[in-house]
Amino acid sequence: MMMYVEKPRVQEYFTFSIAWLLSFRASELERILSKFGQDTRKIERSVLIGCSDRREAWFALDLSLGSLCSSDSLQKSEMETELQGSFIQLRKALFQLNEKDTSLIFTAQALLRWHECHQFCGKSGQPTQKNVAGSKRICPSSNMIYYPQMSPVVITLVSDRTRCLLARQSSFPKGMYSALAGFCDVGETLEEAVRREVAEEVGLEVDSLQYSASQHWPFPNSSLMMACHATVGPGQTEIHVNSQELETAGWFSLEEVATALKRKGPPSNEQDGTIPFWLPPKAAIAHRLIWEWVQKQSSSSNLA
Ligand SMILES: NC(=O)C1=CN([C@@H]2O[C@H](COP(=O)(O)OP(=O)(O)OC[C@H]3O[C@@H](n4cnc5c(N)ncnc54)[C@H](O)[C@@H]3O)[C@@H](O)[C@H]2O)C=CC1
Ligand SMILES: [Mg+2]
Repeated sequence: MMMYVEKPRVQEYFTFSIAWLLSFRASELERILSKFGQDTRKIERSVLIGCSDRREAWFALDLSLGSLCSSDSLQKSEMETELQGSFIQLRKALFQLNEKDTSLIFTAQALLRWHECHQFCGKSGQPTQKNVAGSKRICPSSNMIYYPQMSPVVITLVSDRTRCLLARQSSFPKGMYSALAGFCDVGETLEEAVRREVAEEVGLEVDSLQYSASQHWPFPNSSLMMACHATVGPGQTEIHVNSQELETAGWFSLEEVATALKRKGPPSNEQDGTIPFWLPPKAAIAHRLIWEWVQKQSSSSNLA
């Protein structure tokens, strides 16, 4: 994936799992595509992801250089030399990117992935065509119009008023804990989805809930994450972890969570080989929920 602009400006280049930030313009992109044996008409597949304060349009392009990551490591290193940058995994890049670049990359990742997976009309089976901006695909045969999709997801930080509940999925990086998340079912409200997900994943009944904020999240596909704080009733704190969904879950004190928030990214192993628990990067809305909880608990314990 590559992002380019009409005038020199920061640009992004990454495959689905790899990120590379660099600067160059469209004509330079054509030269690079040619140099690496790619069809320059590929530029037409780019999608509009935003614009600068000076109203320069920013586009993202999928170079389909997946092979660069595995079999053709020589070409990958040549590309790194040519562009004077280096590849890193997109999820790892979240620890380094600022808010604005994160938002651009998330939009690019989600839009390009959606176009890649919607090449054909579900009604006629014929190829669909992208509009110039990449905001939709049209089937000339059936006249169906397809718009990029987002799945609604709820993410909830449950508290018993003194501790908060954090959980791990087996797919998470080692030692990382987060809030409970889950896709909304068709027909559900946000509130119903929160109550169902909390009950399904840890067997707790939500007493009250409060909306916090939302975020677009491009992994594995486009989701609209809606973040809430929830509390459970007094004495209703016994957790029953659904082992099909979670590896583990537990209650954590303010002190433990505040210490973990200070860790920037995966910490190194303790002397006994264990990894101290750590939390998602700032770019993830889970981080914001946890930070908000720490602020609220700290101010109420200062008042007490
Ligand atoms: N930005 C953030 O701070 C965080 C984001 N997340 C994201 O939240 C999302 C949901 O969390 P999970 O616990 O995995 O969800 P989940 O608890 O609903 O379980 C995932 C399962 O739901 C099913 N499912 C139902 N509808 C689906 C849909 N539209 N797309 C994909 N699977 C669907 C699939 O069987 C899937 O395996 C994930 O994509 C994850 O990346 C999770 C934690 C933190
Ligand atoms: Mg879940």
